Amino acid sequence: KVNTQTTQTAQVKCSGLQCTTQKLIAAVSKFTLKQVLIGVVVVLATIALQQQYTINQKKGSIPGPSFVPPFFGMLFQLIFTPFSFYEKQEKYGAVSWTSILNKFVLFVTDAEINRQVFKEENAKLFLSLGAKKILTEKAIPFIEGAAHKQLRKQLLPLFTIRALSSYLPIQEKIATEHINQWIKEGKDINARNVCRDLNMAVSTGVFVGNNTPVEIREEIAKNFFLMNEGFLCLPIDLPGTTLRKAINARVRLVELFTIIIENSRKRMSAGEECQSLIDLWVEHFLNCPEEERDELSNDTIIFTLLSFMFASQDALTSSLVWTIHLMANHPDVLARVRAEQKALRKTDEPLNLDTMRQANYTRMVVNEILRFRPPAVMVPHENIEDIVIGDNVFVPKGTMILPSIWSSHFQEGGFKNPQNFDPERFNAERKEEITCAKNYLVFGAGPHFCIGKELAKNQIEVFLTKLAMSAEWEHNKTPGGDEIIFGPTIFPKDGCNASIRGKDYFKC
Ligand code: HEM
Repeated sequence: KVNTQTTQTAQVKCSGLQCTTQKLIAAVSKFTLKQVLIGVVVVLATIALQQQYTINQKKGSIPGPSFVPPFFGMLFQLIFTPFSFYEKQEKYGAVSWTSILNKFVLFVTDAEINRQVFKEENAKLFLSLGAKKILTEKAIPFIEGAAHKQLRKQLLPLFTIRALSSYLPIQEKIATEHINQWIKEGKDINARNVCRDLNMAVSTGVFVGNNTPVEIREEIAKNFFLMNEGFLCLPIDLPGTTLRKAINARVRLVELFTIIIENSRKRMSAGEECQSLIDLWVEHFLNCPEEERDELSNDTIIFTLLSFMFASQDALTSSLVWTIHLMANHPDVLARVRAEQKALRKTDEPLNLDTMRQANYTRMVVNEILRFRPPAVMVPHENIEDIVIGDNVFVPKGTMILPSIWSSHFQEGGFKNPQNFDPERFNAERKEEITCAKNYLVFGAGPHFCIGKELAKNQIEVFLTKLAMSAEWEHNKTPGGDEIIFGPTIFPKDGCNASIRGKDYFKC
């Protein structure tokens, strides 16, 4: 009787979640531990069977693994042994299925079908849940349709020959300072660490200008790295979590960019010279006849800049690391880059787009680095409607599709001997950039095609040229260090350790 009274009092006092929890505890406490455990096993087994049933319905006749672990699916294989996961998946054919975190996933290896996915209107870029919370829906990868087209058009003046030429001195100056510093310190370098910092400094320099005080540029870098950590963490937004820290870092970046943009608006209105990508954008806006002018809000500039940083930082760092790695392991190729530079430039005069365009071999090497080690090996998409891809493969709405850039670059029947690092494939005779154009997917395809492609290639070329002509280096291999890992772009597992010394190759 007393027990009944207590329960009734508790029922009156508790409310909402608290009440439900109390009821649950009261209900469970009626059973023995053994009975509870059996209950849990039965519930989990039922969910697993239900998942298996749903997957069987969705996969139809699409080939794929004979067994996928319930709940997590192939998540751990994809994270910890990505390339063996890739190899297994490739063996199933052009389109195969798998499951990750109970999400039905299609893995596409065929270059043509990959292009089709990139171009498919009803398949949207699927970035991490954290990315959307951090960058917000105002970031360009999340914008679609007419608004997206309009924004892409607005961004074109930032990537013209004139614009790219104006970024070159910034790219060259900062890359040179960093390389000189590595040489001066005389210590072995970990390429992944030093290239990450070099690249951040170059990108910030290009976006906000060298005239922005160095402390502010360093604060941008610090907050960007905090923000970057949030992209791949658990999507839990609570005080102290990585995601919350990343969101706070974005808020700080918005404040910093607001000050820089206001400053740029004043300087450009006063007719001062452009010093950065922001200046160019503001100047173009001010020079546009009023009737053709799109609105240019601070928000548009800020969220585009955040997207640029997000899209470029890890990808470019990956390419610079592979530049150090591949050149150390292909001394014949590096020697030809040096010979070409010396023949073309005689002294270490500042680089310009004209001489860079004449440096055919150096550009071929850059293209081959990007083909052989594409930083983003796959770009996840999700279809918002039922679609059909490839040879009549039905893809139910809500499927995650993984177009594999890696597989397209190494596909049989595409590039010749794809497993060889061979810049000559892009020479005037072989022209694989034309004959195998459909396989070259490093910058994606379709409406979200990488807008920073030329800027990125210039950055890799400037880095390769400066490093090749001012230093020599050896790759200090470590056991297993060359294994490729996701981070989320690809890197050698040990980050590539190298011993570097200064050497002026213009004088050799
Ligand atoms: C080696 C360096 C880079 C690689 C490999 C790379 C690769 C890619 C890829 C694969 C995509 C998705 C394309 C698609 O869905 O079709 C993309 C999109 C994008 N990239 Fe890059 N990227 C690089 C550097 C840069 C740089 C330096 C910028 C700076 C401006 C940049 C800005 C963007 C933007 C803004 C998007 C999204 C475009 C949109 O949504 O319309 N990327 N990139």
